[in-house]
Amino acid sequence: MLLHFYKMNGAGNDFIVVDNRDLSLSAELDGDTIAALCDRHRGVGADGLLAVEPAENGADYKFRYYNADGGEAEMCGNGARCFGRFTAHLGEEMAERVTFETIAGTLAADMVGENVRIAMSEPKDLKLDTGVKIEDLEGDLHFLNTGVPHVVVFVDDLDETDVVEHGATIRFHEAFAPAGTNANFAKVLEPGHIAIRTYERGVEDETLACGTGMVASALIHHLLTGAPSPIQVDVEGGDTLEIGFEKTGDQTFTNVTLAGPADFVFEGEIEI
Ligand SMILES: N[C@@H](CCC[C@H](N)C(=O)O)C(=O)O
Repeated sequence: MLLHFYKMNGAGNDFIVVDNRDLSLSAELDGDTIAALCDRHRGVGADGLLAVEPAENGADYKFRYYNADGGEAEMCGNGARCFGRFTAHLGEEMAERVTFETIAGTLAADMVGENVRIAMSEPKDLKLDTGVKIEDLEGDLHFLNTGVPHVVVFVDDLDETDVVEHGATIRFHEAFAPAGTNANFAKVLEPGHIAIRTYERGVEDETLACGTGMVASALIHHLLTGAPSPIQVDVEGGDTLEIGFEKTGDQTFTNVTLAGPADFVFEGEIEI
């Protein structure tokens, strides 16, 4: 069959987007097909695939996200902004806000000029200093699930950090099995402003940006230094995104938001 798709990116994290509101694509979009579509040499090429499906519990849509390896993930922050921008255009008039069900909970996307701001689910499973040590990597490994699992390590020299080697070691470390984890390497530029690089589970490589990783890194930066909301995060793709939050306790958060770009690139058709 011929698949109609859209290509979008959020801060350089790139996605194939398909409209599956009538569920006619569900049988076709198996893990192997998604991995073939995301292949950068033989397919469209992307870090993941987003599918728009009908909501089941009262939101506007259901959000499905698949990593480049074809496996489904609970959430994707940059993908959520692209999903928000895409679905905002599906009605007769452009919507200012859309809501969607993800495995990590129901989220909202607000169109804010050029940017999309996501109201994220409440982070969970925080562990400051997990005690896990990685050879040749200085710095404590902190853990936070911001929809998907993340390790955050603060380093002195982000450019010199071997993100792929250390990232893969952390991603497959037995301490985070069986789900595994994404791995973020962060540097404080000034209080309230950090830069990060991320190794993504399911892509098994460094990506140009990771939204849930930015949120995890910003919240851990706050917990370690007291830097107030909002926190600015620079990513490898060259953008700076903004993370907002409110505290509900010493180590608990609510009203966590992620604001940044979500851009259409092209649309096309491909035989699957
Ligand atoms: N790029 C994403 C995260 C996508 C899911 C992740 N690779 C996982 O499997 O946990 C983001 O922007 O948050």
